[in-house]
Amino acid sequence: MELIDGKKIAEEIKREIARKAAEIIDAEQTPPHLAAILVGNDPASETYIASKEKACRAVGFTSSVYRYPAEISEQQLLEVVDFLNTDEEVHGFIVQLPLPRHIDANKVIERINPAKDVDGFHPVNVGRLALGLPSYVPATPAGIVLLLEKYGIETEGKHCVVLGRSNIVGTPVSLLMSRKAVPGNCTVTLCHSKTTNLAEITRQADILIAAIGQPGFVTGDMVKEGVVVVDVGIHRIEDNSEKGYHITGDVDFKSVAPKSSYITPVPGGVGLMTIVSLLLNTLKAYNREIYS
Ligand SMILES: Nc1nc(=O)c2c([nH]1)NC[C@@H]1CN(c3ccc(C(=O)N[C@@H](CCC(=O)O)C(=O)O)cc3)C=[N+]21
Repeated sequence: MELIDGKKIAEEIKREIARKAAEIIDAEQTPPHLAAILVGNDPASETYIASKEKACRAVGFTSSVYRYPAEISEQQLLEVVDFLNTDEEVHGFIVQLPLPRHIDANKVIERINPAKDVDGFHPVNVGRLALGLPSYVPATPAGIVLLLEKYGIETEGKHCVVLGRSNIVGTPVSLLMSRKAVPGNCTVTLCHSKTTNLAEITRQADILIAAIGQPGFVTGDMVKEGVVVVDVGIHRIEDNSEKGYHITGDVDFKSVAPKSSYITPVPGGVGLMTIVSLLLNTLKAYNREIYS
């Protein structure tokens, strides 16, 4: 069993990004700027936003957070999006999810200029991804593929089983794993809450990507010997520690790790790559690589 070290890979890639940012600054150009819109004060969202800001600072990007109370109207939020769409200082931005229930997240996402949509959530970017055209790839799926690539994990002809069909992870990662590319060329099975005989399918997985949002859902009896396991789940479990909680994934690491050839830990796996992929997308936005 080999642990996939998301922290190490994330640090390596951040050093490369920092070199590129330094070149930009040396040439007396303004560095890439990533903005985030944060509505409400969900503690998990606060944590993610703080780590995005920290990552931007670490590589030499600038960043900003547009904070609004949970009571902001949909119309007001759409106007913030319009402002960032046209603000030339902002190269890319994200709207932190989830949004309060009175706001239609799809409507907000559709309002984002696809050229600044570094989350890759806009229908134009999703459609271009499905067609195999250049697009912003959502950060978590992009991070997963980067990890497989960096570890030289063979994917061609393999059976990749994806658990979860969300727009943010399950659906785009299944597109990436089936496309004609390296990593890619997998036979993909996309499973979800209505799938029958789930364990029968997961036991056929050469590569198992768990993004279902249930702590410890995947157990040792559900995987075959030698499986590559990617755990996308992040759950805060309350405990008696100093922090008051610990982080765990969708995979029961204790029973699954001994049967795996490779496995991503939580924390320290996919989550850190998510942030790095967002930085890479911001650099692409800065360089107008996708939309010129
Ligand atoms: N518009 C939008 N875009 C997102 O990309 C987005 C979002 N909304 N909403 C929430 C999810 C979640 N997300 C994570 C980012 C970093 C870690 C991360 O750094 N995790 C570390 C630390 C975990 C911790 O301490 O909480 C780890 O896994 O090792 C995790 C999860 C981005 N998301």
